[in-house]
Amino acid sequence: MHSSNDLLLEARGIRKSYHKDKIELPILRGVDVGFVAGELTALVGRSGSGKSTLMHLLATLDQPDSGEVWFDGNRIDNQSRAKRDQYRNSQIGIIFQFYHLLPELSAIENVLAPAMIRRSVLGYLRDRKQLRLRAEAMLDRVGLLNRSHHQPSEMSGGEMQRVAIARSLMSNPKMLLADEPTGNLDTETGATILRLLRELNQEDDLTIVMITHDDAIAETADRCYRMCDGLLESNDAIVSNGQSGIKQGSTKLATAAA
Ligand SMILES: Nc1ncnc2c1ncn2[C@@H]1O[C@H](COP(=O)(O)OP(=O)(O)OP(=O)(O)O)[C@@H](O)[C@H]1O
Repeated sequence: MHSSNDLLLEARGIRKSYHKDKIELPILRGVDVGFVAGELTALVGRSGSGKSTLMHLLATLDQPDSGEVWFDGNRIDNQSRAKRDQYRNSQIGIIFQFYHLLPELSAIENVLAPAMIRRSVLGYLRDRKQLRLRAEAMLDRVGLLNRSHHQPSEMSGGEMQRVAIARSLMSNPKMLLADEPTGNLDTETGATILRLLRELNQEDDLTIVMITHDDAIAETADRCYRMCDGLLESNDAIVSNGQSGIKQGSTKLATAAA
């Protein structure tokens, strides 16, 4: 069990600008946010407001201009590249709107690919039986074991997203970062993916942060943050699986530090 103060991932005072033609474009202007272990949190905000930028920083795919990222009690943004890679490869799973599957590989090969890349050839050969069993188990977890040998072109969008989810689970991560996981799917298929994410959250104790454009989806989250003008506002009215009202014991985690 987790308490509401049990933050698995935290961003403190995050600032990030992009530069174009010597002009500075401030995107994140001092974001403070904490993600509670065991919760499914939605991140909403208009297009271009910086949601993906924040997620990239949380995943250490990019570095903030200033501010800190903490995971499970350790500061991670200032670690060496190797340490950040290790964090990304072992503690978190990432899924994207457009799945990012390799088109020439089958479902099971896609699930295995990151584990193969991370190992030396010898290491892969040594572990391959175990890895394959794990990949099969993950495909089974998302209900797609019978599609193991299908290529992405032979699968629907929802099936491709499930393969991407299976791939993200390979390293047994504590947390899943999902950037518009239903953004490319029809409502019904999107609902199936959401149910799967909720199942992983509740049954496998996976903490989830999910970017979405869809307020109806955000309302199903335990907690919702809205990105606005480079800052994050918490919306404590949208909590607890769509039941409106202030969640018992919830703390306002996002502060707007300009
Ligand atoms: N590499 C880059 N160089 C310059 N500007 C960038 C770069 N990446 C993103 N931006 C700009 O930063 C802003 C925030 O982008 P970001 O993708 O984080 O927004 P978002 O809220 O996720 O949008 P969407 O909901 O449309 O995906 C946008 O205005 C975008 O054009």
